[in-house]
Amino acid sequence: MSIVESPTTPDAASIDPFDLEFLRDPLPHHAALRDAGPVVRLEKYGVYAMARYDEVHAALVDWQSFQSAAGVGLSNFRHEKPWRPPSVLLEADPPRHDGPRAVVAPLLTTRRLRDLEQQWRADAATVVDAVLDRGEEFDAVTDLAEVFPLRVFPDAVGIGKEGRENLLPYGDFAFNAFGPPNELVTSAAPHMPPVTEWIGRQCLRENLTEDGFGAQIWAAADRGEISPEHAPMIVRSLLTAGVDTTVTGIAAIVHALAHTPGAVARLRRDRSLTRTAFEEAVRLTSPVQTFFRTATRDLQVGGVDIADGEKILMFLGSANRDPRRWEDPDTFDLDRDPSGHVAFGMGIHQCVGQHIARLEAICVLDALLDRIVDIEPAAPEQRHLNNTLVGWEHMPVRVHRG
Ligand code: HEM
Ligand SMILES: C=Cc1ccc(C(=O)O)cc1
Repeated sequence: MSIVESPTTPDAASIDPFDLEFLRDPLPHHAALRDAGPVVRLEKYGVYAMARYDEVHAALVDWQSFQSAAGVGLSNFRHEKPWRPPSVLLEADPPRHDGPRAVVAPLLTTRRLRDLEQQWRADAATVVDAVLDRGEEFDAVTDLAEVFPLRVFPDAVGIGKEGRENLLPYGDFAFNAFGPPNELVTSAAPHMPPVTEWIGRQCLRENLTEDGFGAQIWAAADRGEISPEHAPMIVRSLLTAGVDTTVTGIAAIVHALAHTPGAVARLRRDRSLTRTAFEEAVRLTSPVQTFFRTATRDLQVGGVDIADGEKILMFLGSANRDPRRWEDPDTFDLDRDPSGHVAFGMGIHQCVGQHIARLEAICVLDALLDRIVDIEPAAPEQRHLNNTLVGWEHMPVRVHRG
């Protein structure tokens, strides 16, 4: 069976989405992939790339044809051993996925987070005050975006106080591990055993406080809603997905405000826009840029044949800037309706922690809007490179207190 190649610009098929130069500045490569066709076969890895909104959205909502259980990274669990036991959420399809999802989703709804909101708003005020007390210039990443999630989220899960410095490196490695074993993986791997061991210990019932998300997951096991061996796995999911992503989520809204003159003033005049501002920020800078799926049967997408078992790379970040779906896609536009973006995925695996992410970002954003009248870049920013996530190492900004 010949694989009919989609009409592709000569360079699109040779794109390496895990090359450090690509990761440093993905936008031109996304445009080349989108323009090359609805599906492009990437020669280096022998996988299919979908960079347009329509194809990414269609794959996300069709878990029967595009499965997660063979892994959502480059590694194909049908033939390869995963680096860690597969997630019972992210790397599972129905029916295996159903129980864990039904347990964790109700814990993380906006209604359930209301009790957290008051505390998180106070924490955000404390963190922002401490930053601004040191002056009008600061690093939005190391002084703010990395500080707030680590202050509020581990306590919400209910893990111990010791060793929390392992959370960011663990998440960074896990997101790198969705890609090929490039230097981002091989340079970190030797340091991971004690980190992975620490993460595993935090998921055990005896190491969790009785009032956090972790304890509530174990209580669901006591009620027979999930098997006991799945309880620590679900806690592990929260610790893997819930930190590095929100750091970029917060950094993304600060970045958008600093690079959009008038945005702070607009939001100070109309606080009802803060939720839209966060959604638009993660549309523009999708913290999770890519995920794979595996074809469960011989498929044809956009005229391209994809055989059963083949890996498909969905470019979420590119789909969120596809001019076929978004007008003036590269602009942060508070008058846009960003709903439908795929920064949190779509369908049965859509981010179960999105309300946590949203609440964290809104708390920080409101604390800033209460205290500043403007923000601007203070020096060039520095990207953080990861096979799956976008983010920054440093983002120097200058604020005006009014
Ligand atoms: C800005 C922050 C975040 C972004 C951009 C993000 C993005 C995503 C995306 C794209 C997916 C879909 C994965 C797929 O379709 O294969 C997902 C799933 C998931 N996220 Fe998030 N996430 C964020 C924050 C969080 C937080 C704070 C938590 C934990 C409280 C979390 C926990 C999860 C879990 C457990 C899944 C798997 C859900 C399932 O497979 O049913 N995420 N996230
Ligand atoms: C969106 C990222 C993500 C990473 C890991 C997991 C998991 O370990 O279940 C879930 C979501």
